Amino acid sequence: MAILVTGGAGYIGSHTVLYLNQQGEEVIVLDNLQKGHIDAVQNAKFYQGELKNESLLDEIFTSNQINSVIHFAANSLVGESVEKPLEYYENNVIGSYHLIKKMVEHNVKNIVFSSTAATYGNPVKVPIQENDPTVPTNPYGDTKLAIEKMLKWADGAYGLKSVCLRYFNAAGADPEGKIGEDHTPESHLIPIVLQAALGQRENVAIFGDDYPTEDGTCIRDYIHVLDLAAAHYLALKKLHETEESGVYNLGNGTGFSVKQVIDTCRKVTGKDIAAIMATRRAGDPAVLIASSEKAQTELGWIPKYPTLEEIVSHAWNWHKHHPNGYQK
Ligand SMILES: NC(=O)c1ccc[n+]([C@@H]2O[C@H](COP(=O)([O-])OP(=O)(O)OC[C@H]3O[C@@H](n4cnc5c(N)ncnc54)[C@H](O)[C@@H]3O)[C@@H](O)[C@H]2O)c1
Ligand SMILES: O=c1ccn([C@@H]2O[C@H](COP(=O)(O)OP(=O)(O)O[C@H]3O[C@H](CO)[C@H](O)[C@H](O)[C@H]3O)[C@@H](O)[C@H]2O)c(=O)[nH]1
Repeated sequence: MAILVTGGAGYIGSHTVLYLNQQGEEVIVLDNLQKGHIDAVQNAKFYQGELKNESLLDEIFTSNQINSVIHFAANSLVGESVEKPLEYYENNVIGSYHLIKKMVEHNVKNIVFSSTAATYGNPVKVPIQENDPTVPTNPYGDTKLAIEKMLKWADGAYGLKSVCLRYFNAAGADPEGKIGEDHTPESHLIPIVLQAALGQRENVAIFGDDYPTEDGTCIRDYIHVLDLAAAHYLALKKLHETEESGVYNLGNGTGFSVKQVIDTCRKVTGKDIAAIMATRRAGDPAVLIASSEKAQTELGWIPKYPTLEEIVSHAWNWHKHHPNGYQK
């Protein structure tokens, strides 16, 4: 039996495909390559296409023996979603609707879904627990919450079992350096800081130093991309064993401010990275830190690369050797 990975040519998706290969799983990827890279897809049957292409989904589900789906394909930038909310509802919510509809029709009963810390909005407390209020402060988080709800009701009505994984900030790269992060344009903090270390940018702009945090900059919980990949595999196992749906946070439980991240990058790279102050970015909550106790207890998930130094070192290894990402 095979696993369908949507968005498998993207950053987290491609690392998960690599991890699934290492576990001996057969993998099929669907990606429209709007953001993904074909060279990031290791050892999987590849379909280039859209989530909303129902006839393509029919072909994928009929010509392969798929018993589970891991669903990464989405638009996922907080700032962009504030500017282009309708694109986010169309690609994320409507795209997922078509996928879920076709899973139900083809009797595929298990899905692991990429949700996000952005579903919580400004947390009422940290570390955040799964049953804390979900009040997104941006359209991106709202689309992910809508998909979680669609999955919940699909379980009740059609017996479609889901695990929604609310990741905090994905970072790092394959420790062996085969694949890594390449978003164009790049908007994520760690790759931007490393591009500055490589001299590809003059400096890093810090988006706001007037947040209610110790140094005034936003605090995030950075989690290694391969630890996320491992959690997807554990989530699938749990679905097969228990046939119970669930929602889990995935983070390390430690927060780092933007300034602390830049300092760690300076230490790891040995480069003098210039930083300038800029205004706040719309939609950014001040602090996001996960409690991943539930994932640890119920999925048996233990992050293998929990320190920010390791995460940045693996990312730096990738960026140093692939300064232009997947571009030849
Ligand atoms: N990067 C993070 O820190 C983070 C944190 C929390 C949640 N997430 C979620 O994880 C998932 C993966 O994130 P990522 O950083 O790897 O993003 P990414 O952009 O690198 O990967 C998404 C992939 O999906 C593909 N895609 C998008 N829309 C599609 C569609 N309609 N049909 C087919 N393919 C489509 C893109 O081409 C891309 O390859 C997303 O759902 C995102 O919301 C990411
Ligand atoms: O050039 C930059 C880029 C980012 N930041 C700041 O660095 C922090 C991290 O920003 P990222 O863009 O790296 O990540 P986000 O926290 O915005 O979002 C990420 O994590 C979220 C969950 O926490 C989402 O799921 C989303 O998909 C994913 O991109 C934020 O405070 C942001 O304002 C800067 O100061 N300068």
